[in-house]
Amino acid sequence: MAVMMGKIVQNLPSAYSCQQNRQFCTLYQRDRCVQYKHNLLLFQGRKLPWTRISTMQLRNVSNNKQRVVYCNAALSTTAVPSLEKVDFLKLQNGSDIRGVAVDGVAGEPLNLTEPVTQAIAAAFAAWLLDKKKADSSTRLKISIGHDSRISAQKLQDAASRGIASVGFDVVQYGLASTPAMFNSTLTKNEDFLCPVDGAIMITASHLPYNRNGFKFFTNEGGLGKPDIKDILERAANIYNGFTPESLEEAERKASSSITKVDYMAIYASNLVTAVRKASGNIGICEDYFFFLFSHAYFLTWIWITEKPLEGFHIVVDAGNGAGGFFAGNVLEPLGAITTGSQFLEPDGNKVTEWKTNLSKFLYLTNCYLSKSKPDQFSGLFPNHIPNPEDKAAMKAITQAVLDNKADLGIIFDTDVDRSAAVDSTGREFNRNRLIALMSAIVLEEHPGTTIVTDSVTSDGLTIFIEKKLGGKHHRFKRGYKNVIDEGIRLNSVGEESHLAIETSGHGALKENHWLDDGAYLMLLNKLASARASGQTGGSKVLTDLVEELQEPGVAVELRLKIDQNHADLKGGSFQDYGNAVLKHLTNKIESDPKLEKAPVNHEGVRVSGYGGWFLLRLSLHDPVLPLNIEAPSNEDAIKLGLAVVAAVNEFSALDISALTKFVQK
Ligand SMILES: O=P(O)(O)OC[C@H]1O[C@H](O)[C@H](O)[C@@H](O)[C@@H]1O
Repeated sequence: MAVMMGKIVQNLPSAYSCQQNRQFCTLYQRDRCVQYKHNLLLFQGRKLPWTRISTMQLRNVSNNKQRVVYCNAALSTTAVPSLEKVDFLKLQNGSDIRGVAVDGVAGEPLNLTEPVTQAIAAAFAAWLLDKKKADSSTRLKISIGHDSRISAQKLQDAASRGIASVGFDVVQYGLASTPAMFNSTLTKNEDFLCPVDGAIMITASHLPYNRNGFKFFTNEGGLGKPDIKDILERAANIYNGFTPESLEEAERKASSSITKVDYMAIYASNLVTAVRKASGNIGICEDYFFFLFSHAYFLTWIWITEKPLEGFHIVVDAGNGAGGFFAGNVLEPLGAITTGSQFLEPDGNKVTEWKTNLSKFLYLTNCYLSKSKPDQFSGLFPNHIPNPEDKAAMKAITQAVLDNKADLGIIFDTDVDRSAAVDSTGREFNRNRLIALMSAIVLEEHPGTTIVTDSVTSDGLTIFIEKKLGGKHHRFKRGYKNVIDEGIRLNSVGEESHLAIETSGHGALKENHWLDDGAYLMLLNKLASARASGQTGGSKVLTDLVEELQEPGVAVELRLKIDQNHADLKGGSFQDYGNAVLKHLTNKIESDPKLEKAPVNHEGVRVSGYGGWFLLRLSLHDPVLPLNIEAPSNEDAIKLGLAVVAAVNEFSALDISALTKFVQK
């Protein structure tokens, strides 16, 4: 496949510029590009003017080293290798599309090529046409953005050809965040060609550098699983109808259909406005009132609302993903100091070498002490995985907060739809603690509301939400889309829910259109409004909110793999096998007086006992049964683990080595 479809590029910068030259420089009409009419976010002190610089330029500024990567060469004008519908359906990953977009990793052949991408984007456009009940003479608009992955540019170009081939306009944003893409379907601003009818985010979140994928949005939110299946089926038909002529025609149409817009400028500026508003909470009439009666007060008020985070020191860790804008274009205009922020430069390259032997030594020592796998050797991002669930990532932002004596740290995943925070003492706000914090803030405003969470949340969280905060905890399934859809469903059947949030760091608020973007903005709002009401003490206002959350002594997640080729599956699917394991476990539990099955549970088997609990469930995507155990002590956790071992050890296709190791500790 690699030989047939790819070429080795020795120098990444030249590969990019070569692609850009071939496909765009001759095609773009400069006068079609919207200029930055509202350039409120200029160069911020020591920082690069993020909104005006491309991913590639930034990477070159930050790192001049040449790297060896394998790039998939375009096949725009030649016939494409035939693919079955099933090959397309394999690209579905829940409500996203994910695949391998960069060649060169053993055992991971390319399946997200440019022609495949072109077909998927064309299929999304056709799906949108049906959904909007428009006829093909209607010119709809689709925006495309991407994170920092090295395959982003070529996939953006291919997707643009696919959209243009259906007769739509394409609005390219370049480096962008997932929430911004959804937002572009809601923003009303003609100068920026908004709102668009649909949006595509090119991302594979925190997965290794060779992967990529797509998330799709309309003004109703992200597409669901059935829509993605429909799009992939359409894509298979479109792909198999490709001819050299149709590919050429798509390229020609793209030349007159693409406009480049700096949407991230308006998105960041909207975030700034939202925090200013939340901190002031005073309307126009009151402004006037204060002006009449106290000139000095009026000036003070303006100062507070323009820079509601003045004096706060907040460090951002973007993990070399797309979240670097947050420091210079959101926090700094709000008055925050962001020195010590790290990994803001978009860089989707894998680690090829350590900058110093000391950093290698420190990293390996840390992995050894925290018993975590040294991921940087498996081809991930240059500094740490951009993932708030990752131990090394959390360690990095914690260290940055402590080293800089900052008030708060915020860390994002690659496409900025997940986040976590760290307070000034180095205490992490992620997983259950992040949910507890958000719940406390939301319940202040909406007493009694239902908080929807994923299935792996702790018993302590339920007690906190229900007993301390007076809300209702609805523990649902894993998967951000499941959680958000459940929040929407509850409201539709008359149960008020204002927050849907996952331990992974995805969080959405009802008042923010259930946009998967709520979490970190709420933290800023809280800090800003505390400051406006005269409270001091940095992030203590946040820490105090979760003081009464009970936390387990031990919390582990073990992922038990199902060998799909094992004879014990008897030709069946891994899902059937996994369900058989869960059924057997249920039966075993029922006969154990020390264990009690959760009376209400929406996913897998959740069991209480020995002062703690465990949950065994099927992964949303992988042939894996993730097992979460939480208990007051290691001894109790081992007892829970042993109960699982006793029930599952006769399933020979299930790899329980991680669990046996855990119970032998
Ligand atoms: O079921 P798992 O394998 O643990 O994966 C579950 C996770 O999958 C993806 O990463 C989704 O974006 C998350 O929302 C979800 O929680």
